[in-house]
Amino acid sequence: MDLLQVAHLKKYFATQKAVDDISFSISQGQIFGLLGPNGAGKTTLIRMITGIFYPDAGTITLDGAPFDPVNDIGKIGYMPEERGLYKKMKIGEQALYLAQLKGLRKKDAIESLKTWFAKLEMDSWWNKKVEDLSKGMQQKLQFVTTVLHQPKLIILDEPFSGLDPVNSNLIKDEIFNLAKSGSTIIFSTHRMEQVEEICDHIILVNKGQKILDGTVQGVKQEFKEHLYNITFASAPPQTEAAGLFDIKQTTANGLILQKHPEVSNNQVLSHFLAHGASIDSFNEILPTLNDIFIRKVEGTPLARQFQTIQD
Ligand SMILES: Nc1ncnc2c1ncn2[C@@H]1O[C@H](COP(=O)(O)OP(=O)(O)OP(=O)(O)O)[C@@H](O)[C@H]1O
Repeated sequence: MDLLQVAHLKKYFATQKAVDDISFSISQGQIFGLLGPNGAGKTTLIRMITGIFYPDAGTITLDGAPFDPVNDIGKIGYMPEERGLYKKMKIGEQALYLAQLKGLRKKDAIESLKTWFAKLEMDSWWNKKVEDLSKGMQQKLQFVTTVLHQPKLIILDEPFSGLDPVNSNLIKDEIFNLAKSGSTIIFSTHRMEQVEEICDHIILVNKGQKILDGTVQGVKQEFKEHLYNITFASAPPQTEAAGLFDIKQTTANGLILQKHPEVSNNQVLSHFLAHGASIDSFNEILPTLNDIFIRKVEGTPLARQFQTIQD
């Protein structure tokens, strides 16, 4: 079942088509990567999905009904990139206050906070002030206040920025747990290796338009270049490619080759075996999401230029 459907969403500012007819859907329990270069339109899209901006056109369907920015607030947890905590307020009080704003009763909020504080090793923080916390510690607190009310849709903008590897793993595990227990997660970041690790499905947005949509594996398959790494027990055999592949690189104990698309793996392996080679390994080299991102966005100016909008 789709938890969120976005159809033909548009948001135009005076000089910018920030979001220009974007559609996508996200199934319940999915971890969904919203990717794009600076100025692509990601924040504007998120602001419409969270009810901060009204769309100029298009529809948003949340949990099977038209999105209602006022009454659906409890269904969404949003951790924006610019964090918004009150510096002078005590951490426990602040978390409690934010939880109650999202509709939790005080008793339930305290119980849930205690569980989360224990899970993320924050037990001793309750009476400290936000200003006493490091950037990474504030990040953890913000994460807890985002997910505390068990929202159906959790939107995380760069959730790992400022976190050390141990704390990143802690939060990553919790993201997986939340998805496993049925929450749907939108994850926005510029860090492609995290997307490969975490997301099931991605879209890539550029200049307000969606330019890629698919599963991480599907997208990698779509952009594959039929490159393979083959290694041998001894030096690579001196053999011609015989119209089966091109040799792209010779490595210490093998070759990187580009197979002609119609040629099967068996044909390549048989070719080497016929030349007396002893094969150690044969692996396809798929492009990284980083390569794909750069390939799709390359050629567009680094900074989005301002437009004159007629319609
Ligand atoms: N309130 C606004 N008024 C006018 N233009 C805006 C406003 N908000 C965003 N824009 C423009 O809309 C475009 C998309 O901006 P947006 O913040 O959505 O991008 P982004 O993908 O989130 O970028 P980043 O990765 O840098 O955060 C930009 O060209 C920006 O100048």
